[in-house]
Amino acid sequence: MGRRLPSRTRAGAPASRRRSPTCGRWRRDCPAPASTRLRTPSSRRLARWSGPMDERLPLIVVTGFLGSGKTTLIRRFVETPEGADSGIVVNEFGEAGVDHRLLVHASEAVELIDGGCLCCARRADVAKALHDLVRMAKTKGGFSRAILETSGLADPAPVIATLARDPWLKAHVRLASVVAVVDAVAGIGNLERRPEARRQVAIADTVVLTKGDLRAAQPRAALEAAIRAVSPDARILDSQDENFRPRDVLGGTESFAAPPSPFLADAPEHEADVASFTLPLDGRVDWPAFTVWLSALLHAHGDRILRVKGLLRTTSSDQPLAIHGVQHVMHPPTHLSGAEAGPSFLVFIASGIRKAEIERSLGRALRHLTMASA
Ligand SMILES: Nc1nc2c(ncn2[C@@H]2O[C@H](COP(=O)(O)OP(=O)(O)OP(=O)(O)O)[C@@H](O)[C@H]2O)c(=O)[nH]1
Repeated sequence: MGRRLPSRTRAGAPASRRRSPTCGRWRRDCPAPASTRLRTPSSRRLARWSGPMDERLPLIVVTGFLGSGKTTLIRRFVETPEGADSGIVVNEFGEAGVDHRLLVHASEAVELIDGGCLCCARRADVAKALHDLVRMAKTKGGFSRAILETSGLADPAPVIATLARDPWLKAHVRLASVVAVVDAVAGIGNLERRPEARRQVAIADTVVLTKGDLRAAQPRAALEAAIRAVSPDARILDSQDENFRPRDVLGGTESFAAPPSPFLADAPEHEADVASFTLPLDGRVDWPAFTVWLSALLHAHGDRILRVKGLLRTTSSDQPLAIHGVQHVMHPPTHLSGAEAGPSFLVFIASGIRKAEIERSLGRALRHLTMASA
């Protein structure tokens, strides 16, 4: 005879009234399959009785609007011992990728798909990158999960559909979770104005709030109300909470079930005028003067500049800097090791503002900046 089940699972309450030990939600709402719900030795035996364990590679899709904090969240997870065994696929809308350079420190397997929108143009590339990761996971035995970071403008629904349509992937990859990252500063505006942002939240089973530490952050109640209007059932966690552990959302122990949302019925939409362009920069840039220019630019045109990022060699440091601007906010730069950086550039993702305008503004500013040779 097997051991008695622990008292929690023998309790008289109906199954739907018990909390899931996996995600803390009421069991009725827990999307995890039976095999992952009960994690005691005796329950594992029960899981074996009810069928074979699912040995497919768990896939966690991380979505969220431009600059919301997807890479930061993934990096925070893969830098922990429990997240180190993750393979990562990053898709960037911009012409030149930055995120993968920030992730290579933390994970040995990072694949970049750049220069396009994931849901429209690069689905075949995503499938191929996932094929590669599964093969790597099998041959090297290295990964416990795959994490796919979509571009900030992507609709994740077609990616999920791609998984379901590819028989090989279906046999080897299990969609564990779709995590939408929502920025506490720009999130409500994005949900109001950007159909992509609504669809990202609508399909997610988990929403992670970021940037609650910034002075310009919206109150949590207002953020939750905006999210609940799109996705009434999603689990909402705050990355700034003391108890927040990235493994609870990126660990891959759950099993995805699309939450009901009226917004999922819409066809994918894109603003026709969202464009990405790259400005290469020569030499070393006077850092204080550059920050004045970029802050002023974002202050004046943050509504139209959805995202700016790049790599800069500056007069202030031997280490190149990764630059991050999100709408009106210029975030502190991150230091990179010189080997990873390559030449300096800025990538803009903008709506209704042209490359020539930024180039002219930068050119005017650079005439007043101190440029030294590299
Ligand atoms: N203060 C603060 N900054 C954050 C937080 N999360 C992310 N950031 C900053 O926000 C900026 C953008 O973060 P990323 O992680 O690159 O955002 P992303 O969603 O990957 O960006 P894209 O891939 O371009 O869409 C970076 O400067 C981060 O350091 C947070 O919780 N608090």
